[in-house]
Amino acid sequence: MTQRLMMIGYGAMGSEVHRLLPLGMELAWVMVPEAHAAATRDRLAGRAEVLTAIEACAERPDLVVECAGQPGLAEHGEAVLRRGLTLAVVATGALADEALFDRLATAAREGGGRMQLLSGAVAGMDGLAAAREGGLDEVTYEACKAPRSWKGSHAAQLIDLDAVSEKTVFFEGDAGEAARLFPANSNVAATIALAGVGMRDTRVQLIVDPATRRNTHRIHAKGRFGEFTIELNGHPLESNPKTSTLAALSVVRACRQALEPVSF
Ligand SMILES: NC(=O)C1=CN([C@@H]2O[C@H](COP(=O)(O)OP(=O)(O)OC[C@H]3O[C@@H](n4cnc5c(N)ncnc54)[C@H](OP(=O)(O)O)[C@@H]3O)[C@@H](O)[C@H]2O)C=CC1
Ligand SMILES: O=C([O-])CC(=O)C(=O)O
Repeated sequence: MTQRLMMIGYGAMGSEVHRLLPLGMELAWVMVPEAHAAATRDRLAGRAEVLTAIEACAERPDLVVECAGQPGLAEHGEAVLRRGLTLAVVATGALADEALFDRLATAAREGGGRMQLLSGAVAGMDGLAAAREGGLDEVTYEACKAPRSWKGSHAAQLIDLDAVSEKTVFFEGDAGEAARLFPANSNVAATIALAGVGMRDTRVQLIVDPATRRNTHRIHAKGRFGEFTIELNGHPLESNPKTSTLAALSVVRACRQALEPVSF
C-alpha cells in the first residue's frame, strides 16, 4: 500500500527529494511558512496539500521529513513528535541548542514519536557511532566549498568571498559554534558531533577554495577501534550550491527505508 509523506520545507532539497521519491511513497502534505503558501500551492498544482502547521493535518502521515533547515525543525519538530510520528531530520545543527534538543527528545518520549537523524551530506556516521562505543580520542571535521557556496552566510563577515584567490581557512572552532553560525552550511559538523564526541569536543575548520566546484567533507576519527579518514567530494545541488546532492539523497533513502521490511 502507498505510504503518505509529509515534508517540512519545499526549497532546493525538498523539490529534489520530491522528484526522486521511491515508488510506494507519495508526497501528500507540504508544510511551508505562511509567506510561501500561495506560491507553493501554485507550484504543486494540487499534487500535495500545502499547510503551515501540523494541526491543520487531519490525517496521519506515515513519515515526516524535515527539509526546511534549522528554523523549520525548531518551529514544527515538537508538535510532530508529540503526535507520535517519525520525523527524519537534516537540520541537525539545530540540535546544538541543548534546550531545543531536550524539548524534542521529551516530545518524542512522551508522544511516542521518533526522531531519525539523517547522515545528510556525509558518509561514515554508522562507523563513527560504532567507534564511540569503544571510546574516541579525537574527531576533526573540515568542510571546503567554493565561494558561491558560502555566499549569504556568516563567512561573508570573515573573508572577502569575491576576492579570495587561494584555499583559505576562515573559521576554526567547535561543532556547536559552527552549526549555530552557519545554519545552512554546517549541519554536518553537528551530525558528526552527535555521532561522535559531542559539540564541544569536535574540532571544525571551514574552508573556501576558489578552485573547487565540489562540497568536500573530511572527517578524521581516532580511538580504541583504530583510526579513519573519510573524504567525500560531493556535487552541490544546482538549485542551491550550499547543499550537497547527497544530503537530498539521504532523505530519499529514509523514505525507502520506511517502505522496506529489510533495509540497510
Ligand atoms: N545535514 C546535512 O548534511 C545538510 C543539511 N542541510 C539543511 O537542509 C536545509 C534545506 O536545504 P535546502 O533545501 O537546500 O535550502 P533552501 O533554502 O533551498 O530550502 C529551505 C526551505 O525551507 C523553508 N523554511 C524556512 N523556515 C521554514 C519553516 N519554519 N517551516 C517550513 N519551511 C521553512 C525556506 O523558506 P525561506 O527561504 O523563506 O527561509 C526554504 O523555502 C538547509 O538550510 C540546511 O539546514 C543542507 C545540506 C546538508
Ligand atoms: O550539503 C552540504 O555540503 C553540507 C551542508 O550544507 C551542511 O552541513 O549544512
